[in-house]
Amino acid sequence: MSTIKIPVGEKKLFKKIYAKFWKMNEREKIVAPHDRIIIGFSGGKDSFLLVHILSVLGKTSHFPLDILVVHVTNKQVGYQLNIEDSKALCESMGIPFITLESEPVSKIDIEDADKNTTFCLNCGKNRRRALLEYAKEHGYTSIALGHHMDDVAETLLMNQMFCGCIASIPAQFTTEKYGVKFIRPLIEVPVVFIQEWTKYIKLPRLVRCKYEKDSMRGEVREMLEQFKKKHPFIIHSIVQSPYNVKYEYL
Ligand SMILES: Nc1ncnc2c1ncn2[C@@H]1O[C@H](COP(=O)(O)OP(=O)(O)OP(=O)(O)O)[C@@H](O)[C@H]1O
Repeated sequence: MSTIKIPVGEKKLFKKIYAKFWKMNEREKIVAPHDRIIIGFSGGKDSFLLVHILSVLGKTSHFPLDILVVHVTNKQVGYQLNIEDSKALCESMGIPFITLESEPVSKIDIEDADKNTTFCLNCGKNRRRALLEYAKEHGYTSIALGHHMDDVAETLLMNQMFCGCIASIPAQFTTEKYGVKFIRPLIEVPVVFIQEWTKYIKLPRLVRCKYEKDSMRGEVREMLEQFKKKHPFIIHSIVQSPYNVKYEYL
């Protein structure tokens, strides 16, 4: 895969996306100069944008960063990434790329896969553990994930609908056990911007997880997609809701 050429129109859009990241970082301080960051790379559009944003930031003289891109494999779920293309893509941005293998999900959870819950949760947990262990062992301070604004809305709704609580995914969160921080630089970027920006970019070939569409997240995502067609503002509205609690009506 040759070095990526980003079309001019996309450069403008990238500036807009970057400004959203920068503004959020000014407020939340999730990334600081000299941080050592692992980027969790699935191979999809969000991961790719994340690599691009942090590579641009790390190249500015006042914000040196030590970045490593990591893809975690799991043979059970059938997602497959073209490793060579991904490596070439990251290296074209001046960032090293490695893969790690996650622990398999236990047999009981595989049997439970039809119920769509335990398997996905455990697969995600094992993936995060693989990233955390590597980060701790090699002295990385943070793990960056490509969740965006629509993921925040999705998670908020999922928790309300299936768990009876109000919780989502924060911009940063430090794990007590590992002392490593998860960061989400795209948390204030709506997915439509990412879809638009990656429309013209040839991403590495990726076979997605076979359980992805059937998960609860998949169901909530589909529902939101339907609503968004008619009411594009609902994502902003959902994301704002925890900051606007009307206690007198609870
Ligand atoms: N196999 C993996 N290895 C490393 N990190 C991963 C992997 N899968 C997901 N991640 C990280 O977790 C984030 C959220 O995962 P999720 O499966 O929800 O991806 P997504 O929303 O489809 O994003 P993407 O467009 O990057 O695939 C990704 O953006 C990425 O940072």
